[in-house]
Amino acid sequence: MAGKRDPGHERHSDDPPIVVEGLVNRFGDFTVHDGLDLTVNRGEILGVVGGSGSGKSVLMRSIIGLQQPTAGHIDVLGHAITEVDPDASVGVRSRWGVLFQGGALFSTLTVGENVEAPLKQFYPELSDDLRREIARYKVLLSGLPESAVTKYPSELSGGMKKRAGLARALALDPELLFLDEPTAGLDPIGAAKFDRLTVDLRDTLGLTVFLITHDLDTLYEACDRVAVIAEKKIIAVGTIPELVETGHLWIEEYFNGPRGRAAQGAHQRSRDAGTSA
Ligand SMILES: Nc1ncnc2c1ncn2[C@@H]1O[C@H](COP(=O)(O)OP(=O)(O)OP(=O)(O)O)[C@@H](O)[C@H]1O
Repeated sequence: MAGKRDPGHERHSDDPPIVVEGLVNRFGDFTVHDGLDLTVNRGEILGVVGGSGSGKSVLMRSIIGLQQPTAGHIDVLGHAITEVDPDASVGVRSRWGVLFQGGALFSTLTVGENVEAPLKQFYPELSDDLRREIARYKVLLSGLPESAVTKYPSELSGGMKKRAGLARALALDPELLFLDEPTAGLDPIGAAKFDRLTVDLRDTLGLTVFLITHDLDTLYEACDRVAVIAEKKIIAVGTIPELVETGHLWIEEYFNGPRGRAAQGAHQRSRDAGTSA
């Protein structure tokens, strides 16, 4: 698609698509981040975990330019997000999609119209027919039935709302996908399906995924690496075995507590079933 695509758009560059350096976020005298560093590699699904209120969502909002940090540098797809002016950032903003907690769908629009909204904004030159067809394709890609296109958000289950939000996040063929607690509120089967969908979309569309979650199963099933926020910083980033090796108390309790062990056991069983099939 042409339109307002970022002229610097290069899908095959090996540069990390997200680099955060020395991030500081303060609200009054309350400090959320104090010198936070993070690099997200191209093509990976990076899980971001941390206790409630540790600053996961504020980090995501800073990266996508919704939160002006107190200090620090954030580079997304080669653009300095913290310095870019709103007009110049229009192009780079079309290169990521975001699924907010709860889906954040427009309640007065159908699912199809929700997906069409960013297309209208960034590609006003598209014909109505083509825009509708692209939206329909994204709805199907997100695992919803065709009939969902004309439904309103109030007519959808929680899991369907997440998928509709995902379809909207995919509307502009993004390179980066931000997911804020995508499996929260889903039943275990729905959550597992969503995890698989995330991996499939990454594999087929070549996405890089920044995924905030409290869901240990998601970390095991979908994430390549996990970044841990604590003490106002990223205290560790790596595969789950690498994190556990750090010996950090919070990480130890998180992954080796009863829920962590249950998730690890379930992951091992599904791997064993896969290799013996
Ligand atoms: N706009 C704001 N003004 C003041 N404080 C804020 C603002 N946004 C976030 N905070 C505070 O910053 C801290 C981090 O919030 P954030 O939403 O990033 O946490 P989180 O790690 O995503 O938590 P959870 O896992 O519960 O969703 C919280 O204490 C929150 O109250």
